[in-house]
Amino acid sequence: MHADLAGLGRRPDLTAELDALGDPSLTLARVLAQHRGRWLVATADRPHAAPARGRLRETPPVTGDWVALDRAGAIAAVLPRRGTITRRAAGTATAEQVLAANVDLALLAEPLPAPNARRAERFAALAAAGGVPAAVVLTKADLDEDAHLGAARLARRLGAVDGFAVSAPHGDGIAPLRALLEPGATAVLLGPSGAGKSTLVNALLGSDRQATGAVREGDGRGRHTTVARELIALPGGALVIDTPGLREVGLWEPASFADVDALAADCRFADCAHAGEPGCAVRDAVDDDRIESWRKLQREQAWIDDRRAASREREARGRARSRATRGVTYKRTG
Ligand SMILES: Nc1nc2c(ncn2[C@@H]2O[C@H](COP(=O)(O)OP(=O)(O)OP(=O)(O)O)[C@@H](O)[C@H]2O)c(=O)[nH]1
Ligand SMILES: [Zn+2]
Repeated sequence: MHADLAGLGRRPDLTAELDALGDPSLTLARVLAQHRGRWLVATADRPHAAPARGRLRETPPVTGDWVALDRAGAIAAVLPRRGTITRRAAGTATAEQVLAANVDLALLAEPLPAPNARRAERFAALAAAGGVPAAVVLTKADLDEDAHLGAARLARRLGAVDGFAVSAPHGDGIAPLRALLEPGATAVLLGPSGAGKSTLVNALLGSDRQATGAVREGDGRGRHTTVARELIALPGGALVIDTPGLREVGLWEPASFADVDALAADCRFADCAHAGEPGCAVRDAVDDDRIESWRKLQREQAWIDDRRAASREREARGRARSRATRGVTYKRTG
């Protein structure tokens, strides 16, 4: 990792991409937050609020992006992303909005004593669609005696890498979660309002509150704006994204593709992927981007269906096992 950018997270080798832009004066930076058409970017110097060049209007930088800054300190290019969290706006042609980029792990936060498994499943599917593995974090563990069991069970159901139960004010469960957050890794918190995400971030920060500080920046006209950091550096070297944009209700609402579904009834093949099959009724009538969004939703839905089937199978196996055990008992007593 580039020494100048230590503490900004593990980053892929972007030298080739930076060189390909053909301007040796460009420097690498990471986006810490977005705020009203400006981006808080961290460079070798202290963070500053940067504008983005006009050509980036179509694909604006987001929190977690690696970007190239020009000599004036403006964002000239967004470098290729790995691991994204993307929201689909229902029913629109420009259906997608990337909310966080270069994410290594999604923390699915649900509050005890009544975590919403279906909501967690939607968030897990969003993460999976962006190539991001997920871990379950049940918060407010002090409100449920079986917290750890519940976390393990939900993690299994969602195919998550791990399940934790944490009680932030008491510090319970924080250490094992910290151990999962490898130095240089970027995690994102996904969960409903009130789940205790901010409280959890503070617990992970411990006494090292400096990293959460808002940054005051002049905008050149004497006015000062305060930009809260959304990409937060933790003491162990991991980073965590806790953005307001990710909290909005509707993040997990499936998009409607009524138009695609109606046209698809006329495709020659019932399982047409609208990717160039003969007799496709969708491909010529619908925008490519929209078909791609439709495809992504299919992938998400397939992922959820797989998980449901796997969990039903596990339950059935469990029932069969307990029947078998009972059978043995009957034989003995009978
Ligand atoms: N009992 C208990 N309460 C908690 C715990 N963690 C957070 N809370 C409470 O839950 C409420 C919501 O916590 P926040 O951290 O603001 O939740 P959030 O997910 O950041 O919510 P938004 O900012 O609305 O997205 C607060 O009143 C916290 O004090 C916990 O471990 N146990
Ligand atoms: Zn088709």
